[in-house]
Amino acid sequence: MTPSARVQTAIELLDAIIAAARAKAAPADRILADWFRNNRFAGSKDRRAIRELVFAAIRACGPVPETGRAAMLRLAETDDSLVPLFDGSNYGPAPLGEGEHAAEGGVAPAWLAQRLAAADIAGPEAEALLERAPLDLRVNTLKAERATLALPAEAVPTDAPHGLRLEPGTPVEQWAEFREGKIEVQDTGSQLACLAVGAQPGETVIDLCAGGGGKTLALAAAMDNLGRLIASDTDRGRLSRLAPRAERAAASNVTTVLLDPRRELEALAAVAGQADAVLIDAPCSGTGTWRRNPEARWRLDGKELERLTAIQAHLLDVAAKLVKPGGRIVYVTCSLLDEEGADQFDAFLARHPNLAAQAPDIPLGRPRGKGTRLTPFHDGTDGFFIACAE
Ligand SMILES: C[S@@+](CC[C@H](N)C(=O)[O-])C[C@H]1O[C@@H](n2cnc3c(N)ncnc32)[C@H](O)[C@@H]1O
Repeated sequence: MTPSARVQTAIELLDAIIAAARAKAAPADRILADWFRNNRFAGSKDRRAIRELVFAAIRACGPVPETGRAAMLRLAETDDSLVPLFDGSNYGPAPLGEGEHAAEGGVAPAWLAQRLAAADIAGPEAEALLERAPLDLRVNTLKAERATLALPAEAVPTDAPHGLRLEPGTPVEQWAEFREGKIEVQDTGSQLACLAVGAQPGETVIDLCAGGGGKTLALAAAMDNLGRLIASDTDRGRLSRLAPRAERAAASNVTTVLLDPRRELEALAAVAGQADAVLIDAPCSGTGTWRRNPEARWRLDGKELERLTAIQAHLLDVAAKLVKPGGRIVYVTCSLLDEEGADQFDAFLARHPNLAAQAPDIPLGRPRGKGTRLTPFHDGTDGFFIACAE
């Protein structure tokens, strides 16, 4: 494909991504994957270039752009090499029109940028939310040790006890060490959220919102497979991905439990009041993960945020019923908004005067309310709020 044709293809894909964001339909990654599958004439270099153009254009636009072309024009304002490619050539974009407008830039739609600023995420802290994320690994201590594991590419130890950092795009999924379950792809912030649980061999630990089990596997390793680890979620599809991952990682003390929304305690009745620790990796707006999902900021609205904060409050109250007296509740969101973090946790403690906050014992982050906050700018991790109560 010519460079102009790649730009035009990226514009058309952006049109599809914008429409899907408005309709809360397929995510950008899926739209790209479908297009690549159906257009085999695009070679691997074309695919890489188109993907980079699409994601750079998404990052460049704060609010949802009107069209893919307006988004690309916004990107062209910061990348001079794109301007001559609007040349009207075969398969390329039409030449620039007189007074044609580029989409609006910025970190996020205005309402959301304001909410972030209210949580002290502004200026460089806000801009760093859209940088390219590194590729972090967790060495699975059930199968390997960071100090002795040899990998095909240079990896730098991170502040997480078993963490390694690689260049973004390193094809780790093709490595034998990945297939053998010696390494997992996991952001350092996520690894530290698991560390905050302080899971010990022999304990009963509940990973209440386990999803596909990213954190469950880290907890199983911390427990050295000893004790009970319950991984629950309301999403059958996500939870079903856990078993093969656990097998690959040799995590053998995990039991999965499918929950009904609002009736979570029914399925977990057998362990109510018995857990040494409950991790709530709550569903959230994901404002801390825009480095990986920049288009998520086009999908969020006030109503969705309200829905999420209500679920978070509910799950915190569920956890309070699962934990045994003196047990630990660890609340985690990959959001930097206080309504999902510090304020949510304060409200929980006010509803449960028998519980007290404990500062999470992790090597990165800064205090935020009664918890700790990690940010891409300050900590080089995804954005997280992590708080513990006992
Ligand atoms: C942030 S994701 C979890 C990611 C996962 N812990 C990991 O590390 O891969 C939040 C999860 O909460 C789940 N969830 C939503 N509502 C829930 C509920 N009422 N009870 C339990 N899980 C719920 C979602 O299905 C989603 O998988």
